[in-house]
Amino acid sequence: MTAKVDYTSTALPDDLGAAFESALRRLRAEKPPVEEHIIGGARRSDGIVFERFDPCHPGVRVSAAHAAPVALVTTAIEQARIAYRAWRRATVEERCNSLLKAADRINSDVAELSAILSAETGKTRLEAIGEVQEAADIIKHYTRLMTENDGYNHTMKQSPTEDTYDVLVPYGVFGVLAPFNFPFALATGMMVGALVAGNTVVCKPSDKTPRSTAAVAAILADALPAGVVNLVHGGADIGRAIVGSDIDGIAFTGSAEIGWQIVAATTPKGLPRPVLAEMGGQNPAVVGASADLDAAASGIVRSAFGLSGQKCSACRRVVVVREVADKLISKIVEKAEALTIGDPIDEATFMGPVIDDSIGARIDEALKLAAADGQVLTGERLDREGNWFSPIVVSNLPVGHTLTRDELFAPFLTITEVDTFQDALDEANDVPYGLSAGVFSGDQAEVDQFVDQIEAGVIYINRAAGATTGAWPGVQSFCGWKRSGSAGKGGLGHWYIQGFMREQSRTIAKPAS
Ligand SMILES: NC(=O)c1ccc[n+]([C@@H]2O[C@H](COP(=O)([O-])OP(=O)(O)OC[C@H]3O[C@@H](n4cnc5c(N)ncnc54)[C@H](O)[C@@H]3O)[C@@H](O)[C@H]2O)c1
Ligand SMILES: N[C@@H](CCC=O)C(=O)O
Repeated sequence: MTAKVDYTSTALPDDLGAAFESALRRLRAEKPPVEEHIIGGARRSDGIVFERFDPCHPGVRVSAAHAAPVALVTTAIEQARIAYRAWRRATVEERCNSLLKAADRINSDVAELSAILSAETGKTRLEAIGEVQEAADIIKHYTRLMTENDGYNHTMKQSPTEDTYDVLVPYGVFGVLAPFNFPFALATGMMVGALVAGNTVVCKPSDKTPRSTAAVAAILADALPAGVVNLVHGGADIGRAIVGSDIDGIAFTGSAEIGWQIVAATTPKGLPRPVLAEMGGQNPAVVGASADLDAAASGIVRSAFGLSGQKCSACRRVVVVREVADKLISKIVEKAEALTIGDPIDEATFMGPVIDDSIGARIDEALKLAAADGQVLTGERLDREGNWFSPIVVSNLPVGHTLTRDELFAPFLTITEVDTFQDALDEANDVPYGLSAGVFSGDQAEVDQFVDQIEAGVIYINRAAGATTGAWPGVQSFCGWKRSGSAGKGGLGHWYIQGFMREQSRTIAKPAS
């Protein structure tokens, strides 16, 4: 049994740290396997090979996979449909027992799995181990919900002549499109949400992180009957082929730009289908005059720069009342400058590089824009091979500036000063996104005002461990409002798995006596 690490942890047990380091060293030294597709229980190697390099050491190849020909999507969906016939009839207990075996496998292999994640993404050991353990907890949480709710089979009001049952039943085959930043836990969450409900899946990893998502897909595929979990590697073309097929539902986690295109797409027959899309955010921390500024600065810096700002929940904007702005800014800058930037192999590292050149180039442009239109208080590109930045903090941008409105997905924090707490809430809400938000205030009336008015699905009050980040399965739910989510219910929470099922009312007339 491995000690539990979550996204608020600040230290690891020594043995786990040592096991992670040795696994990461070994992975970097070895030639990585070429990841295969999993179709109907068989491994297949159709398509040319693409490679991925360690963001910390751009010369080191850490993964490779076959990019599927588009036709393989049709085969994968066919196999998933065949497997669906039996999987939907498996009892809730059978489904949950098989899934829980996968959770045990994940828990018994934390060091190796987190090293794979770290090598592909540049995640620190705490973030990588936390993500692997989150995946195991997701499985436990969703299976518990399914069991406690008796498979969502509800007896309705009975009458002398009829019995009626209101049941939730699976849709069929779900396409699962995973992002690069939490390629293990979020692929797990979407797949297990679909599977526990009785659907089968065709999963496509991000082509930035094929190995991490393949690792969990293989564990699930091996624990479940052949064809229940299918995996097809590739880029946007494979994602588009899944969306353009007659698949019965889609679970997507990624950017709002792509997610809303997928929500708008219908099947080739013109039919709608469920699209559970969880997307980006432009998450604010609101700071009032009576706030504990040390706690606020800690929570903000942790959430803004953890995983180099590449979390959907990252704190991207501070909105602070002018009265305490100078004091807060100097604390944020001091804490940001004290963060250790480096390789996850070093225990002290808080923040690594960003994943690739595309995000690196975006940050270079944003830094130029910030210097032209506002003031860069701290942060710059570092002179190292790859895409390394020190934490960037920017102030004095005009109200409504694009850098305060659009998700950059980077270690980049803006600070906006306002006159009153109400102004702070108005500014916090003045974005098209509504994922996470935090408040720091010693005044209960302000906290109540924040809770009443803030437009976000995940909110935190006076949380020094993370102003906007760190949701955990069964502890927080994770629902995006506005452009951040399409389903009105989020992963990790109480109402998520119902999204993978549709309702049927079954009335059975009693024989006349
Ligand atoms: N709300 C959440 O729970 C959550 C969690 C993690 C990440 N995110 C968001 O994800 C984004 C970062 O991830 P990303 O860069 O991998 O996202 P992305 O949108 O670029 O890609 C997500 C997935 O969609 C695929 N894809 C790309 N174009 C497609 C298309 N046209 N049709 C179908 N599939 C397509 C990708 O290959 C990948 O598998 C950020 O915006 C972040 O905020 C949201
Ligand atoms: N669950 C993570 C965010 C995942 C998105 O990228 C958190 O709450 O910080």
